[in-house]
Amino acid sequence: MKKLGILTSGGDCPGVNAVIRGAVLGGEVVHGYGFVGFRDGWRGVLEQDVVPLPRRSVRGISRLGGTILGTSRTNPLEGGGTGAVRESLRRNGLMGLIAIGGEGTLAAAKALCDQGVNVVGVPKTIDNDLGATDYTFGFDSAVQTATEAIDRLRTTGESHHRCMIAEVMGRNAGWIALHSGMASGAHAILIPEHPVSLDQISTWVMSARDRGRAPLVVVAEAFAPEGQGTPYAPRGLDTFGRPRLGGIGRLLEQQLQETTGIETRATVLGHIQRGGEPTAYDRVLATRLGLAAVEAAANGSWGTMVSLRGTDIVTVGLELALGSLKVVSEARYKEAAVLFG
Ligand SMILES: Nc1ncnc2c1ncn2[C@@H]1O[C@H](COP(=O)(O)OP(=O)(O)OP(=O)(O)O)[C@@H](O)[C@H]1O
Ligand SMILES: O=P(O)(O)OC[C@H]1O[C@](O)(CO)[C@@H](O)[C@@H]1O
Ligand SMILES: [Mg+2]
Repeated sequence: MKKLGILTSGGDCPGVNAVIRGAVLGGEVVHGYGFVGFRDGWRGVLEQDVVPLPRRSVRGISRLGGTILGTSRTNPLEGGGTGAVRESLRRNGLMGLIAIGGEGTLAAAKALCDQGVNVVGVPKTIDNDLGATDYTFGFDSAVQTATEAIDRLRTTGESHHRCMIAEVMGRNAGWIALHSGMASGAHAILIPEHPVSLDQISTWVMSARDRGRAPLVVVAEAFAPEGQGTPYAPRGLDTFGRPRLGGIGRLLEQQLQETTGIETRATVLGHIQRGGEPTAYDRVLATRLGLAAVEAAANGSWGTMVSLRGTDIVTVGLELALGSLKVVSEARYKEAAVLFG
């Protein structure tokens, strides 16, 4: 029986389990393939920490948050590198790997492919910032969670006549802020792609208050006010040397309260946006990506990634996904900005 390995790497996100189920069911039903899962991403591949993935093991998992396989940020090019990955595939009798991850995982997958290891990628991130795919699964779930939270901030804000600030995730892209802010009718949406001054934000807040509204501001974690340059990251670096974003909401809380005189409260939504059940949209998208990843493997299309183009699932070279971050365009920002203030 032909066999494939599956791993999930980098930060988790709602919908990962639906990809796993789609791949296992599609592989078995269409091709008669068997599957194994590697625990905790590339660590499981390097250390041959393997679990069998028969059809019964994926029963009912599409609605579950997180990943049943666990995840890590282990670099497969270190600690044994390509040789250890090859040996792991050989020992387990695998024709190749399906790697579910973000840009780091897919960069590692590309490097391995360049050295002759068979990998197909599935793009994953709540941030929706990967190139070569219209949407990533997990994004819709994160936006839904953020929107529900912001709706709640709005009712308490209105009762107390306060300005409420919701800080959302997204790394260097403003997608979650743009969509959750638009969905919840925010009076200002602040994203890293479009710096604005504190004066401008205060004007929007006061204009909303003057119309009798409780002002609502949605800010992306990497937003930096005009002229400030780098995002606010007072919590230092993560284990890979990247700034740990988060905290701009609280900074704006103080500043806006001072400039507008309106009592202001900030809430940082944090990892709540990444946890929990995927939305129906994400379950469908993730399942289709899982099915398509198996088809790519069956066709021998190694070194590719499955992606959403319009309403179709297509296969693109991994290098296309890694070229550049997909950020919010000026046109999308301007469209939303009509509603500010
Ligand atoms: N350019 C690269 N080349 C090879 N390996 C990489 C590269 N970038 C990251 N990696 C490895 O892949 C792992 C996963 O990357 P990362 O931590 O960025 O998660 P991700 O898959 O991008 O998901 P996310 O960033 O959305 O949480 C990293 O911990 C690192 O070991
Ligand atoms: O889980 P960690 O390592 O704190 O990472 C948080 C980051 O990961 C993401 O949730 C997904 O990339 C970002 O939105 C956020 O900046
Ligand atoms: Mg990453």
